[in-house]
Amino acid sequence: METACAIALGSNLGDSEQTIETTLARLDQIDGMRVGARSRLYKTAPVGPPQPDYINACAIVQTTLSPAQMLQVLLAIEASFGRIRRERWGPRTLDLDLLLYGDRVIDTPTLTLPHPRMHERAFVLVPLAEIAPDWQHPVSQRTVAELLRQVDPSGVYPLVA
Ligand SMILES: Nc1ncnc2c1ncn2[C@@H]1O[C@H](COP(=O)(O)OP(=O)(O)OP(=O)(O)O)[C@@H](O)[C@H]1O
Ligand SMILES: Nc1nc2c(c(=O)[nH]1)N=C(CO)CN2
Repeated sequence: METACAIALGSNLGDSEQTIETTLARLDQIDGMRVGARSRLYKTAPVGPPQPDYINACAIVQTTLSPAQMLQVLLAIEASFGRIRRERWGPRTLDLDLLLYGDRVIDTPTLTLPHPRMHERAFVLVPLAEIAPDWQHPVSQRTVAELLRQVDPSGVYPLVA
């Protein structure tokens, strides 16, 4: 059985646009994963310590993998881009977050679903609302469009070609 997941992609080191495009192509090639709708790329002001602007995007992935398997795939792709974990919320070549997995609610030391900070992040909600405005957050019961109305979207701009 396939479940729809929402994934957030972010990068602010190296060729961020290329990194995100390559990541989406790679995700689509993984057995048990199929990339459906994807947002535009956004340029976003950094949240957290001073650092370069980010490129952010979101995608919907249909999957037969479990939530834990999905997370393993995302962490492996991050690692393949040479991400070195340093300071919290610091710059990175690639950050992949599993935002939503159907309507599953999970809280373990390694995986929390929905992603615990998605509802407060315009750099997640603006791209996600472009592709899944009606998806209901299974804890707050609010739709993505409703969550977006509660954050400040300034600093999040579509990248125009
Ligand atoms: N829904 C989730 N998606 C991705 N990682 C998660 C999730 N829930 C828990 N984690 C854990 O968080 C770790 C990733 O932390 P990371 O260093 O990427 O945090 P961060 O990107 O700096 O901050 P943030 O989590 O606020 O985006 C992973 O190793 C993973 O085990
Ligand atoms: N604009 C923006 N800021 C961030 C981002 C991100 O993806 N976009 N990711 C972070 C680490 O989770 C910290 N700050």
